[in-house]
Amino acid sequence: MARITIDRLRHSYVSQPGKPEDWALKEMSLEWEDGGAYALLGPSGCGKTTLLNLISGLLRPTEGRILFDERDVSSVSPEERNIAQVFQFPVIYDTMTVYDNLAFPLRNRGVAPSEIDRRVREIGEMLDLGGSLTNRASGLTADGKQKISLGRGLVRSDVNVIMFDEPLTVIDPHLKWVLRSKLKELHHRVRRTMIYVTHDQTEALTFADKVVVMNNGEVVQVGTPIELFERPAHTFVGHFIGSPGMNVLPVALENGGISFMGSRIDAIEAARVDAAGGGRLELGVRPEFVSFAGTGGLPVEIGKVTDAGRFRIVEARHQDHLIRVLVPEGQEVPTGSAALGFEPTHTHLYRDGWLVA
Ligand SMILES: Nc1ncnc2c1ncn2[C@@H]1O[C@H](COP(=O)(O)OP(=O)(O)OP(=O)(O)O)[C@@H](O)[C@H]1O
Repeated sequence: MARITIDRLRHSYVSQPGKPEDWALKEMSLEWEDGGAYALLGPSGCGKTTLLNLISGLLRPTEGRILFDERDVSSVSPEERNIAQVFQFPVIYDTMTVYDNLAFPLRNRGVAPSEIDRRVREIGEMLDLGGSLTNRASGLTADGKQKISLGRGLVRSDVNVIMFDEPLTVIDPHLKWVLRSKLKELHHRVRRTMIYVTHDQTEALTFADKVVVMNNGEVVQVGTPIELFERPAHTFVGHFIGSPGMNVLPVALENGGISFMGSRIDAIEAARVDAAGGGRLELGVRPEFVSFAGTGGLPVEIGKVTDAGRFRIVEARHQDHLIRVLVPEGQEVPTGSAALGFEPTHTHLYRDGWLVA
């Protein structure tokens, strides 16, 4: 296993990149600790596969370096990097038994048969495949096959990192959560460095201790699931993570305070804002931290109310702006006119999309 360092990495598919949009991957530096569980999360086209291919060696970076521990592997072949990859579609040998599929990478490397047997049985048990080791792999369901793909990475002791590229895409929805929890449990048991690539926030947040959120070829935040929820470093993270996402409202510095469409917002101290800083100012507050207030709150008109099980999502409008409020079960939802309050510790200010510290 290895610590992975991404050092001022940039990548372009254009031969002579000039404009910012020529870069599929904008400059980034990251440090992935040995044995950590990471997710790479972002919408389609944000550069996840490009970064994965740079780490696995299928692509050579235009600029910057990738290090496994102290070794610069930027120009090293994929085989030499010792990476196990689990793709969207399981890669297995249908005609072989489950046992032989798991043993294959070890036989290839000339490992002693007794050691192969020990490793295959151990991994088979971990993946709940112990009872089907002698069965043909072709008879397994998609999730069983995907477990073999994963098992083939886990049996090897020389693997630097296991990378998952949208591994649950072909898994039945009702089995997804089973495999998702299994992956998390496996990471706890084996403590290998794992990188999980997905556009699905639930998958990323359940699997990873730390999530790298990407947008437009750029890393917008690296944080624990709680950090991403409580302190989104960019309005994109606020929108993309959470269901529903963070409310983002245009605000201005007026008469020594923060105001939204002329209404003073006390949840943010104006003293935090550099008046000379310029740029577009926005307030971000998650629906979980908006509540109905008495007099003095932000006046709104209550619109649609959606029942979402343990809470309701209330759509409130102030002038043309929609503000979502999450109301826990059992709590009353007003009708008609109401007033909203924002919880100060969870109300953030953004300048040109980025959190003002
Ligand atoms: N081989 C290529 N040649 C030229 N441009 C590419 C190539 N591969 C990717 N790109 C571009 O690089 C950008 C990042 O794409 P990438 O596939 O890395 O994103 P992604 O987040 O993995 O998206 P998806 O989830 O859809 O695969 C996109 O604008 C894409 O069009």
